[in-house]
Amino acid sequence: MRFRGPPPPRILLNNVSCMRNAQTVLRDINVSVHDGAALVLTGANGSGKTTFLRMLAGFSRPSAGEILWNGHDIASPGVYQQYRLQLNWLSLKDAIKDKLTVLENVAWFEVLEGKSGRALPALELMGLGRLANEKPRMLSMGQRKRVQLARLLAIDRPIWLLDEPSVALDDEGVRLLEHIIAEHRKKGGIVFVATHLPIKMEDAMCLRLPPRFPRRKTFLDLIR
Ligand SMILES: Nc1ncnc2c1ncn2[C@@H]1O[C@H](COP(=O)(O)OP(=O)(O)OP(=O)(O)O)[C@@H](O)[C@H]1O
Repeated sequence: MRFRGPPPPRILLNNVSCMRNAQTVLRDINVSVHDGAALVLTGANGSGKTTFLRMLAGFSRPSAGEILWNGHDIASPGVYQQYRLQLNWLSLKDAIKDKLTVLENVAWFEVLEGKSGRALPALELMGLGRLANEKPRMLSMGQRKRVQLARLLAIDRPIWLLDEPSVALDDEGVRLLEHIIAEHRKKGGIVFVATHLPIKMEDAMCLRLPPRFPRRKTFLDLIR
């Protein structure tokens, strides 16, 4: 009689290191991520959080180790084509086009995905329904971030890579962010979040990246 073991992780980082500018930024990272899981990346400025997300997105290659998706190295050409269609990337650059309306700025991503009908409900959930037909110059910083979150919902891919998703959001915006992350995970979605600000996520794994250089005295130490 054969016993089934636990399912293999959806994403596995196996002794991964990453160099930037000829210097090692990330060293020997090992992480297993299953469906429905969340990994929160924290650490000082420059510790490598964005680098970690870029590597998961396939924009930077590990200098050592491997990143496996469903047991396959994401760097393999055939695998990467499929893997990248699983990813939804929210970065500090919002890629909002000034000439399009707020709604078109979400719907445009949806059309690229071959989907339709999700953009307006997503904007409404983010509290931007009444601004849907306005130009983005009408938007505040926090509202622009909400447009990015609406895109996550409209595109609806399983693996979310979120770089500082709560920056500029008010309290209600952060609660909405926490809500959509929780709902996404309930459906089996995976969430990676790089953040300096606390975001409530049940049973999230946390990886605190060490500072890259020995700490030097800063202006704050001098005035204390
Ligand atoms: N394009 C680049 N070329 C070379 N080195 C880079 C590049 N971008 C970032 N780095 C270096 O990689 C290191 C990690 O940067 P990264 O942006 O991943 O840090 P972070 O933890 O996201 O920082 P922050 O909290 O400030 O957003 C930094 O020391 C930075 O100088």
